[in-house]
Order: sequence, then structure tokens, then C-alpha cells
Amino acid sequence: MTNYYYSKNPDVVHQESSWDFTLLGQPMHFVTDNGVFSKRTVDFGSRVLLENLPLTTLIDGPILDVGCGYGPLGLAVAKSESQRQVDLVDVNELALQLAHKNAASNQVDNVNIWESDLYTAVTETAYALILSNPPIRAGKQVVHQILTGAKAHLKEGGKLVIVIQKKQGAPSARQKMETTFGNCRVVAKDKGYFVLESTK
Ligand SMILES: C[S@@+](CC[C@H](N)C(=O)[O-])C[C@H]1O[C@@H](n2cnc3c(N)ncnc32)[C@H](O)[C@@H]1O
Repeated sequence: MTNYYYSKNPDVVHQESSWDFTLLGQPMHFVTDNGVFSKRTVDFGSRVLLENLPLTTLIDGPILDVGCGYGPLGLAVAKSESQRQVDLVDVNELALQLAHKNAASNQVDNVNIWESDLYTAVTETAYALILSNPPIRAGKQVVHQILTGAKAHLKEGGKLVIVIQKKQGAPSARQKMETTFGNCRVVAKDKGYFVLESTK
């Protein structure tokens, strides 16, 4: 077993901590632990992604957060879009347990949270939005599979929106999204983080 945040079962000494953070204008409370990504605060890239999601112009349909971690992205979106179904998947079981706890403590009940390696356990093919702060440390191949795999799970007009640092592969991610969808827009750039959006 490894203790990398992207493994199925991180071998860690547990040390839960909890803290508050405002996302999409909503005060939220999170429990995190050793062995999950960005356990001390909401990752800067995740904040930039949330601030640049096309929520006001989004077509009807459910939303998917791929690589949800302890849940900051999917849960913040679900709280804000309370009439939509929001699905959260990750490969890390500890992260999924925390995401369940965080859904309950933030009174978010329009979510489904389950284990999936990439899209292998995702059957929905009509998402309006797929979002991800992808797992750079899992390797470029995994990141690119998140990008290319999204297309089959989006409805026409649906969007894939990701955040990625320039130095961690934004240019090649942009190219991959461009070739997969025939379009890719840089929605925001902030301190080296790029928010990239493709429309099916
Ligand atoms: C950069 S973290 C983002 C976590 C969370 N969304 C956030 O904003 O804090 C990427 C996440 O992808 C997950 N991940 C890694 N490989 C994966 C895979 N093959 N399928 C699904 N999720 C994966 C990791 O466990 C990790 O939680």
C-alpha cells in the first residue's frame, strides 16, 4: 500500500481535523484527514475552478465531480444548485468516507457519492457539467483519460471544466481537450492556474 492521496486505500495514521471555509458564497464545514489531497484548506486551484464554473448558463442535467477528494467542489456546487443531482466519484476510499461525512454535516442531500476509477463505475451519459481538479500525481495518462472519457458522459451542449497549473501540464491538457471536443476555451488564468472549458 502507498500513502499517496490518489491510492485506493491510503495507509495513513488517521488525524482528522475540521475547519470552515466559504465556497460559492456559502459557509461550509469540512472534515479532512491524512491521506487526502489538500487536507488543511481548500486547494487554491479548486477555489479558482469554483469561481469560474458556468453555473448561471448551464443547460439542464446532473453534474459530475471526478476525483472529488473530501468533496469541496461537488458539495459546494450541490449546495448552490440544490435542484440538481450532483455525483461525486473518487478512487480513494478514505476521501469518499470524508465526502459522505461532509455532505451530511453541510446538509447537502442532492448528491450521490461512490467509488469509481475514472469513469468505470459511472453509467450516466447525460451530464450537463463534468468538473475536475485532476490528480496530477497519478500521472499524465490518468489526467488525459479524465479529459477524453468525459465526452461519452456529457449530453450535447454539456461542458467539461477543469483546473490545472501551467507547469503541471495545462498546455497538453488544453491540446487534448481541443482534439477531443473540437474546442477548448481558457476561462481564467490565476497565479499559473488555468481553468479550461470544452463544450460537447
Ligand atoms: C487534485 S485532487 C482533487 C480533490 C478534490 N476535488 C479537491 O478539490 O480538493 C484529485 C483527486 O483525484 C483522485 N483520483 C486519483 N486517481 C483517480 C482515478 N483513477 N479515478 C478517480 N479519482 C482519482 C484522488 O484520489 C484525488 O482525490
